[in-house]
Amino acid sequence: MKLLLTHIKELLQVRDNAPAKLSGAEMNHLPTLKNAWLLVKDGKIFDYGSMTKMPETKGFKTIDCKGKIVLPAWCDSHSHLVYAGNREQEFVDRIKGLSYQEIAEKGGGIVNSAKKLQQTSEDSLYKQSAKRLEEVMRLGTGAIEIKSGYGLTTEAELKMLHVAKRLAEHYPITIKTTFLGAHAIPTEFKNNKDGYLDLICNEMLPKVAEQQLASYVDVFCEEGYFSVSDTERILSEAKKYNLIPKIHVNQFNAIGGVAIGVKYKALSVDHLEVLTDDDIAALKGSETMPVALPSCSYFLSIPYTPGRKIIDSGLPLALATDYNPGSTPSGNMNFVVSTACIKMRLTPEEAINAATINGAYAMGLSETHGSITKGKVANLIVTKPIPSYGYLPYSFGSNHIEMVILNGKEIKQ
Ligand SMILES: N=CN[C@@H](CCC(=O)O)C(=O)O
Ligand SMILES: [Zn+2]
Repeated sequence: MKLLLTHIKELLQVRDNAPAKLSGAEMNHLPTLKNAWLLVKDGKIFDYGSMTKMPETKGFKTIDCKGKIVLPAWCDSHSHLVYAGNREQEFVDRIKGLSYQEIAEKGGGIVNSAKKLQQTSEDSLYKQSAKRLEEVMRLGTGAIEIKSGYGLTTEAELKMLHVAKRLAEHYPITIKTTFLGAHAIPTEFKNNKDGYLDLICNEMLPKVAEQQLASYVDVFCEEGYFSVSDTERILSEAKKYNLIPKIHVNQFNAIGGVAIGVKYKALSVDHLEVLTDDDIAALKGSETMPVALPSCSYFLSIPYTPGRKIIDSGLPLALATDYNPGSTPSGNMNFVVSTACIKMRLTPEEAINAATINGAYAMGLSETHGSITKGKVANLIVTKPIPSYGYLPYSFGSNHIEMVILNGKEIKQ
């Protein structure tokens, strides 16, 4: 399909030579082109320019974008979109006063989702997950990372990753997969955490690698889950299989996981709701992307990642959803961008950069996603007529998307 988008009120994130990531003050700059056109060919961004100099085109379907803004589709670098059932009951328990940790101690939480997923067939898991994937595509997400971690047995972890792979084959959205066997200690290993670590290292990791089911490895490095030394053991074992770390750290406690992530050259360290000056120092000069998940803070009523402080320290920042049944039952990147502005004091420019270019970086997709650059994948959001791009985060909770184009194909709204 060949497309010509004309009369675009403002084309956002236009970069002839896109950087891999943006840090510190660079994040406040969002290059745009007003009154623009954009050509899409063979699923890629072919060319773009100002309406004052329109190219001669034949055989392109024209889409009039008068009054509308066009931007690269969102890059959601942290999700647990493949899961079974839901955890509505725990939601009510939290409303009644129990904390996320208290629910987990009662046998709820991640192990509860794992129990459900183990009893769910691969086909049913696929159908449940496909429904969520279709929804996030309609909401403008063009690339997404999906983790395992609700299986907690070799069979169920592989089942999750197979489902993610099937989704990747079937849908035009780009999907990157992460092995998160170390998400929680399964009930059977309650008093034998080392036994579970042995299972991860000796059985799960080799199978995931052999079947090429993941690019990344993740660990929930947190009190009551996996310690810094557990994390180190898994990351060093995963390195043998070229699995790059993207880890859950500092959600509730700062226990030194950020420095370990940096030491093992993690592509990203995610959550960071509790962040110390030592953590910031560890990130400085590294290639590791800090990732904030504001919808999780919103849903659990926990602190927001100090995004303002991270950027003001000269570091980069990416934004992602954390879509999962326990802490963030939402995959809406538009809400994430709004919440980052409203609660973390990011400017609209910083939030859009964090959810596009920097999100792409946190999935190893800098070369192909995250900006309007010739040759990149044609993943685009076309808004309804709106006054300005700042209106997107400002007018939170409303859907301003008129059309989503992924791989050059229009996604049904
Ligand atoms: N914190 C660890 N993992 C998920 C939540 C898991 C769950 O509660 O099911 C997260 O990123 O928030
Ligand atoms: Zn997560």
